[in-house]
Amino acid sequence: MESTLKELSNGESVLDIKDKCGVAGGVEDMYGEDRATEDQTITPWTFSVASGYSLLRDPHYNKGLAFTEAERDAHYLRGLLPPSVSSQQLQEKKVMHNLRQYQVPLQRYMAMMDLQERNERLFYKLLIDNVEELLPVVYTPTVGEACQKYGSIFRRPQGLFISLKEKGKILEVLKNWPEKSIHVIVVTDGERILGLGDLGCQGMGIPVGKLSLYTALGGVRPSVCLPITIDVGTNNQKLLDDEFYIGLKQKRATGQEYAELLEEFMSAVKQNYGEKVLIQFEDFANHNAFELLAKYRTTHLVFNDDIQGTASVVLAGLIASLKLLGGTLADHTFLFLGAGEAGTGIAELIALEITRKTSVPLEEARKKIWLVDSKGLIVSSRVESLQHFKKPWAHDHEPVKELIDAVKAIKPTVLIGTSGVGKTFTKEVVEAMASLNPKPLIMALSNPTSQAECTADEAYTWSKGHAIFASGSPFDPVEFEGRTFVSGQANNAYVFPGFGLGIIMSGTIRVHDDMLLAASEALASEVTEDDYLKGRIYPPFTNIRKISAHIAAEVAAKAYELGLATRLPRPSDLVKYAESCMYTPLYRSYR
Ligand SMILES: O=C([O-])CC(=O)C(=O)O
Ligand SMILES: [Mg+2]
Repeated sequence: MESTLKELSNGESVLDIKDKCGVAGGVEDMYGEDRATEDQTITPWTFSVASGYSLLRDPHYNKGLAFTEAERDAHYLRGLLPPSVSSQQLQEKKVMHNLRQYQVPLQRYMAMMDLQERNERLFYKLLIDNVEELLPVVYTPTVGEACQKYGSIFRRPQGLFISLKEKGKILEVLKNWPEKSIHVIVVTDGERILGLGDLGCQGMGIPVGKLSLYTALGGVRPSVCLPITIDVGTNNQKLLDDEFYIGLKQKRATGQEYAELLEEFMSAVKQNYGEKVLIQFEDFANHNAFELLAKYRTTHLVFNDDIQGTASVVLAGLIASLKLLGGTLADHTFLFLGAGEAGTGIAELIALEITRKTSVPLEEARKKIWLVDSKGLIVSSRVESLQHFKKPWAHDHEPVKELIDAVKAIKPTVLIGTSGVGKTFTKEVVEAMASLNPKPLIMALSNPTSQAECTADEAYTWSKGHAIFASGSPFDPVEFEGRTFVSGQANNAYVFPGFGLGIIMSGTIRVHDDMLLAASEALASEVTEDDYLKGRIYPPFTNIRKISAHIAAEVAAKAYELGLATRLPRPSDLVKYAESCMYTPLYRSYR
């Protein structure tokens, strides 16, 4: 002891160190941890079994004041908590009360993230029981603002960051994650966060938010969910100039360098977690999104939420809307503003559904679907210069530059906004839709709310109450001429949680488009007469866990039918089985 205090292993004396840092370690600083200077190494000791103080700080197991008297005795918690014992219900009431005190949405977001990091089960209990209220907090629109300001509000890291610095070491990085068994990864490279553009490393809010919905809406256990952000730099100059930016301060790597990092990532994931881990691509820019999906869909269990998830949800709304509009999908004419991931993904799935329901070939089915991009209507004279994912939509027509002129020329029954650019469904556009159709179907899908093509209020007012409206981000009900209109939220959150659950519970090894159609049909069948009366073509989120179980069952059924499910024998009642697989956030008793 004497010698430890006086002379450290590197030969420096305590006095030397005192000179350097101005403090000594104090009494009982046995391992020299406190008196070590910055250039000396120490061992970060910890205990492997959570009990006492560390139990209170482990978000998976912490119950705060809800630890019972017996648990406080058995787990060394005496004195570490005040005497009061509270129920989970009372904790929920308190936290909801506190959250509602915050006027600023971002403060609610931060409070929710703190709760997730402090007491995971309470976080999910709140989210499940108050889904309509809290979805806009942990998800769109607030998550968008959170990503924009992620560096400034950063407290504790969530998820796994894989940057160019980790090239050649991605497998080791995966092993640093505390959970060994992973079933779903949501990964972004931050290049197209919602309709907000390139937010680089700060896109992490998206995988974190999406996976919290996997658990809350789809019942996938939080421990098997892994949020990942791949940081290859950012082209957002504002972030590069921001002293609080948390990512690599360099321009985006592209081409081979990008492809190699992603290849290493995809292989490492498969090597570490096996064949049956679902990888959800989220908010990649168009070119990478299509390329990655095409490249990995035959070798990995991958799903692009912005292309396929959005498509499945929108198709569900369209199928449901037929009850209000009459006819079949093939009787309608669709016009899109935006020909990126969501636009072309939805268009392709509509065409596929038409071919499955009629004898119309795919080429013919596509002809009822028109897309407008930043250069105007996509027509055959533009085909040479079009990106490959737009080419199938280049139909014969003279060039049209503006959306309003495209509406007048094409006379769509359905108008869908997927451009990521807000305020583009102008009064003139909505009025034109209303003059062409007794019930124009208008979907303003871009997120967050600031990027919505029009608001619910605008859609109902400008169409004089005739529009059927749905949007990607939520809008409050609208009063118009004595009637209350409740719009639906056409957001991929309706599908991916149940879709993922269906894949996981059946051990499915590849995603097939027919599973997306199955999910659409399942979701559409959940819309009730009451919803239709209010003008909505999506069910409320309040019943989402029941809906997710139903979607999971239909997706799994399709996977078994296609021979892609590996969990055998097939459970006879897939809905019951899905429900039995779902995580519930009630506290467990500790022995
Ligand atoms: O996150 C959302 O709300 C929907 C979505 O995938 C996107 O807009 O990219
Ligand atoms: Mg997205």
